[in-house]
Amino acid sequence: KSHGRNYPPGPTLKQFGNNAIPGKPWVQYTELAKKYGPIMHFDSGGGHIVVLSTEQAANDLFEKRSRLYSSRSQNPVLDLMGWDWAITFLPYADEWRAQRRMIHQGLRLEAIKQHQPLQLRKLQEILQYVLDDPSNFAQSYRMLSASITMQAVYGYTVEGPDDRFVAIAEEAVKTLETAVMYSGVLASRSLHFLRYLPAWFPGASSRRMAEDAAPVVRRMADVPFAFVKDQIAQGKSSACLASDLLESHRFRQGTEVEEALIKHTTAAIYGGAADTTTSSILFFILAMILHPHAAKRAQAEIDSFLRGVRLPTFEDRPHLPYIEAIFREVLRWRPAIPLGVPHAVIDDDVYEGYFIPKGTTLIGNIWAMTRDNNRYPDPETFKPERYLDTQGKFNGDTVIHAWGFGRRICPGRYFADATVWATIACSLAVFDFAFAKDENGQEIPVNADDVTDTLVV
Ligand code: HEM
Repeated sequence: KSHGRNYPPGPTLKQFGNNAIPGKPWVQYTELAKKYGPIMHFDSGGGHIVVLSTEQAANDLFEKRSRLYSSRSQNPVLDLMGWDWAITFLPYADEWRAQRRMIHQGLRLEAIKQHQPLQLRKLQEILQYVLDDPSNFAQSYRMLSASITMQAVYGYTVEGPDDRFVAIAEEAVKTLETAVMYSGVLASRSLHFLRYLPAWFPGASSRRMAEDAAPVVRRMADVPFAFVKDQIAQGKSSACLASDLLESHRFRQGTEVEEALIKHTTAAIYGGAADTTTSSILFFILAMILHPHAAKRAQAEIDSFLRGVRLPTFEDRPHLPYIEAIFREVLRWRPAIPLGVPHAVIDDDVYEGYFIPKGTTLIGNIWAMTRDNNRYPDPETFKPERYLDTQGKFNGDTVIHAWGFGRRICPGRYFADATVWATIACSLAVFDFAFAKDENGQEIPVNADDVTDTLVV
């Protein structure tokens, strides 16, 4: 109890500070939840934080009370950087709703088939890059999400690893790391525990750094959008989400406000898609290197079904249960954003007898949910078989915590699902995975725990 308010249990800031060691906050929160329970509270000094560690608690609040729990905390650093237009950081209000609707138009389940030929075509190009230069595999796979997204959203064909548009977008996305460092609202993977505390007002140097980022962030939205408009003006526009939105009925008037909305929505899609998809693909490769028996079993499944005649396609998906299981296990074993993107509650609330004040930042600890021992026995082990029934068929467990929660659940999830699945299936069909060797022919070891900090992002 604090000031007569029955907040959920949790450490005091002092205890927190003493225990904080540089590391992975998602692991630390998961450990703390064993002591304090699935609804854990602490006062960061700048605001209340509640960490939800079970699917039940996340469902109860983010799904069942979504009217209250779908906002985002204010972040002055992100605002200074000029990220205040991006859907991911918008409060639960009209601007967010309008952007969400547009993304839904292009990326909802029923619309997703139209992107499949593009996804497979780009994937084949990338597999060729990997084949030509296996030592550069990470960079090639990194290009995959960028080139699929740029094509689908802007009708723009990425030229290669040094592509200008990709460089602009990547430079902007990088500024988010600075934002995390100085405020902590985002859940990035490699940053220090205490940086997750909410915004303290930035001092002079961080303010300057944030302001320097603003033109970079603006370019990310402006440059590719200008390209689409130019293509349309020249009568050369290829089908893409931006041109669909520009031409669609509701936006024909072409007012500045409507255009800005489309520009911002399309830019945010790139931001949401790039690192998350790439991380998941690189974690898949890590899993295959560490678990060659799983790779062998997957390859046997593909060979016996396709007989080496062609690459897998989306129509084959129901016939490849072990690939399905690998896909799901990768997203469980290494969810790309282990603490999701924190939600904020817009009014005072009481849950399980605990008081949750208006404005509280709520972190859905995806890492903890994917480590639920009852649901996923031996959770740290990469074990695709957990998604199969006794006959070796997919067991129908479609829950993927990695997408986040409620009305904020990742709107790109069907798109990401298709890209990551196809990459897994096609890569297994054509490659073997092994440890890299040093100059003496010795395998270079990979640490599956450290990799969260070093492999990606
Ligand atoms: C494996 C890949 C991906 C993962 C694991 C992932 C995960 C997430 C998570 C955890 C959130 C926050 C959900 C919440 O607030 O509870 C999110 C939001 C978002 N994602 Fe994804 N994502 C992935 C790929 C994509 C792709 C491919 C796109 C676009 C094509 C995308 C677009 C977005 C957007 C726009 C948001 C913000 C939604 C909002 O705030 O309302 N994501 N994603």
